[in-house]
Amino acid sequence: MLSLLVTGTNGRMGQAVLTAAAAEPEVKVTSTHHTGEDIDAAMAQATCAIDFTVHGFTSQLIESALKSGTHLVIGTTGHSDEQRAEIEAAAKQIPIVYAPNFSIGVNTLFWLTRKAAAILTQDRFDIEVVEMHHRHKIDSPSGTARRLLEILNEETGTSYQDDIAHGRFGNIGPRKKSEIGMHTLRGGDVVGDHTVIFAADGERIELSHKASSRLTFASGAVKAALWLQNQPPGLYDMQDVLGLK
Ligand SMILES: NC(=O)C1=CN([C@@H]2O[C@H](COP(=O)(O)OP(=O)(O)OC[C@H]3O[C@@H](n4cnc5c(N)ncnc54)[C@H](OP(=O)(O)O)[C@@H]3O)[C@@H](O)[C@H]2O)C=CC1
Ligand SMILES: O=C(O)C1=N[C@H](C(=O)O)C[C@H](O)C1
Repeated sequence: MLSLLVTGTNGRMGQAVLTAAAAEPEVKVTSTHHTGEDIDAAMAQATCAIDFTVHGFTSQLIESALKSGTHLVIGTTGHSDEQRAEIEAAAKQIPIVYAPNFSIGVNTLFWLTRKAAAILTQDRFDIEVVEMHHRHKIDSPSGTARRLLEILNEETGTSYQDDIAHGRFGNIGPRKKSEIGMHTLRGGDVVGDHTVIFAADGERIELSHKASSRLTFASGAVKAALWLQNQPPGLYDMQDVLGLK
């Protein structure tokens, strides 16, 4: 039986994780954590913590997990480079799954995007990424879109800092060949849509994923927590959990 700490249980994802954990006979939620509470006692009761909160809480989460050796599944997005480095450093001591998206569909989209980018080279195909989420989302681009861009950067030899065009406005001139466009839409109750567009003269390919339930992400996170039980310290993502690498 895996004992689980779930953080942010008043939130959209925290609620979904409680539902997903209740459906898994091998998992028991032994503690929860809410904004402003001390986390150490809750952490000490759990073999693994699942966190979908805010990026500003991640340092505290890690500090506490290192004290008790608790495994971490981090789904929170919007981290700075410094915060990402903290996660990487902690993974030298405890096993961590850190993933911007826990759905099987999106992780397949990651795989397909890499393959498509390798085939549809940037000298012929212009690449654009579009994401849409509900009106409450606080980070942009989404963690999933950022990962898609990183995959595209890796496959096309471009850089996240220098080659991503975040939206376009005004007399910007023609599109640069090395540019990858990133467009963020926000509105209503959209759970999470991501599309990668490869556009050439005379043809266009669009790879799209649309999530319609947060349980998709939550069930993936619980699966990741179970998978972590048998892993040594290290930094893993959902493609490791799903065997997609
Ligand atoms: N990786 C993935 O597959 C997915 C990732 N996400 C990410 O998960 C995160 C949460 O999304 P969502 O559930 O929609 O957000 P919500 O705003 O609905 O919930 C966030 C929760 O975080 C907790 N929280 C807020 N501030 C703090 C703080 N300072 N310290 C501790 N806890 C805090 C609160 O929980 P409480 O009220 O209980 O204190 C709050 O309810 C986002 O970063 C989002 O991008 C979302 C979906 C899928
Ligand atoms: O905030 C959300 O809701 C979501 N966030 C994740 C992200 O930033 O990629 C994943 C999902 O699309 C929903």
